[in-house]
Amino acid sequence: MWSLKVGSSALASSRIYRTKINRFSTDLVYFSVCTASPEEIPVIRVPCSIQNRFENVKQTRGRNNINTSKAGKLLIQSRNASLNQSVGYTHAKFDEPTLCSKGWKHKKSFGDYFTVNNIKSVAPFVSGSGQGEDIKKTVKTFHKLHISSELVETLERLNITHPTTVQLQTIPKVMRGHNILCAGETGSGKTLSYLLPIVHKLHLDEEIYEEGSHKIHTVVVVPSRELAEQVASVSRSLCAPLGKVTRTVGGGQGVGHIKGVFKQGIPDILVATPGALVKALRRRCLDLSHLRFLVVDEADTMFDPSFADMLEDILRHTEIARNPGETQGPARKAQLLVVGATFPGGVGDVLSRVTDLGNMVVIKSKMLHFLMPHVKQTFLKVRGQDKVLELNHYLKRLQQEHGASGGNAVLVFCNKASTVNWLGYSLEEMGVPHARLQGEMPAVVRAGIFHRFQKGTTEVLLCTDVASRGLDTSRVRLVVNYDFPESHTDYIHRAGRVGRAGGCEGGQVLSFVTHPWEVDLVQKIEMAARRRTSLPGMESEIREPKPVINETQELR
Ligand SMILES: Nc1ncnc2c1ncn2[C@@H]1O[C@H](COP(=O)(O)OP(=O)(O)OP(=O)(O)O)[C@@H](O)[C@H]1O
Repeated sequence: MWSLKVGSSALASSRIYRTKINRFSTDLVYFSVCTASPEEIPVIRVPCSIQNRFENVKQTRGRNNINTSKAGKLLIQSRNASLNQSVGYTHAKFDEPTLCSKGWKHKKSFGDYFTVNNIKSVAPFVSGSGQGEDIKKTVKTFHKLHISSELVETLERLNITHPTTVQLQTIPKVMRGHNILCAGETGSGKTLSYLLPIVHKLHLDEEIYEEGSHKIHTVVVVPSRELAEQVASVSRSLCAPLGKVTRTVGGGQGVGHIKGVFKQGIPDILVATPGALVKALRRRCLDLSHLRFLVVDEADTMFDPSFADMLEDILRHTEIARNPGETQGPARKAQLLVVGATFPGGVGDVLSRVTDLGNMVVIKSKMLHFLMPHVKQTFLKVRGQDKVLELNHYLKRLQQEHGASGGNAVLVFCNKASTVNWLGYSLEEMGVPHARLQGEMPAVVRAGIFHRFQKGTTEVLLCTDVASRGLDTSRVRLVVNYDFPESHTDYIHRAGRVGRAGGCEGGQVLSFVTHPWEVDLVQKIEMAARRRTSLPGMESEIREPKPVINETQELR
């Protein structure tokens, strides 16, 4: 191997040397060494093109040296087999994993794809799987959570026998009167985790507290009419055997409708969208002075700027307990339960104005903001004009694989209402039966579409993100991101329509990736999948609430 000693006597006498350096064992590279006079330190000039080549060679070699694929199941399966990654492979801290989506901003990458395989058959939030195992040993059934036997029987009729991990953690805390911030994965059964203890406590305390019986005791605020109907239907099934009444009020139906709902009598549990609830409060149809539970579901949407003012208005009408002690006795105040699968920043700021954040219990799932390990997720780089054909192809394949036996429900997400309409016309021409759901539809048209989809009247639903939050889609087998979601939060919520507790197994997500800005998001998702970390930009979004500093403390 040739070596070069800069400034050595061998070089000192020379004007220009051409020398051969064997930088890498096989690559021979020429470069020039120039000295003005024998005394001066020689300057070595390496052309940029050669420097770049060295770098490329170095990177390629580095990459090839790391064999991320071993025998056994693959976590990442790529079109380029050298980029596959086994389930058993763990990247070292400073390893830079090579991504399948690395070159996806280049037009030559159209047609490329990779899959993040499901490495578990059961969701982590089902008790007894992975992280829930320890808890399951001690608490197994709803009986052990001290839920009344009438409610447990109702659950058993619904085929729900074991609490999920989020239910195991949340129910006892709500029973004890704490204000709760509950962050659990999509589909982990958060609705029951707040409804069960609420209905139980309403039932139990009925005999003790008679006063204020004509006033509302529980309000659940959710961001959409469809979600309000869904939560109300779960509540009705729990309340019916106990003779309690649940009603809903949703936006877009006018004040007359809202007044009509309350003329029938004050329900025990009201499920409302924020707009309708604010209208009801302003028209004095409703009095929250005896409220015992205020639930804010789908917190990320509810604390979003579009709803934040309404939410603050609602919170101003409510006296929230500052600690569990204040939820007891005749002068009791309301318990606040904030629930979601993702949380935006600033939740703490809003809540600190109405309650003592130091006394609020934060329940956070271990796998929050991780890709779901029990759902197969495929990313396909595809030209915009080819997306319809690809979609048609996948729908047909699903039909062939599962036949007419049912359970082929597909949710297709678009970013805009206009895309939903346009795609609908295209699928119509291809003879694909489907339904459409988007926020620009009039309330009357929208009402019932999702419900019919849940019941199985339609197998394919084209929708915007209006269907991505909270809606229970247990029969959905495939989620298609026809347009790639605009944020990781949206990806988590859309993907969360499959792999739900009690839902059909083998759910999959297919995402079409077209534009360069989408590639950035995909690369971060792939990196998180390879490193097995949570999705970036979301880790800090749930902060432990800071204790409120009162004025005297502040002065000191
Ligand atoms: N303990 C349980 N065992 C079996 N199935 C359950 C259990 N708890 C809830 N489920 C079912 O799981 C499904 C999802 O529940 P739910 O809609 O409450 O999830 P979620 O956590 O609120 O989801 P999202 O984040 O999407 O709002 C529902 O069909 C519900 O009936």
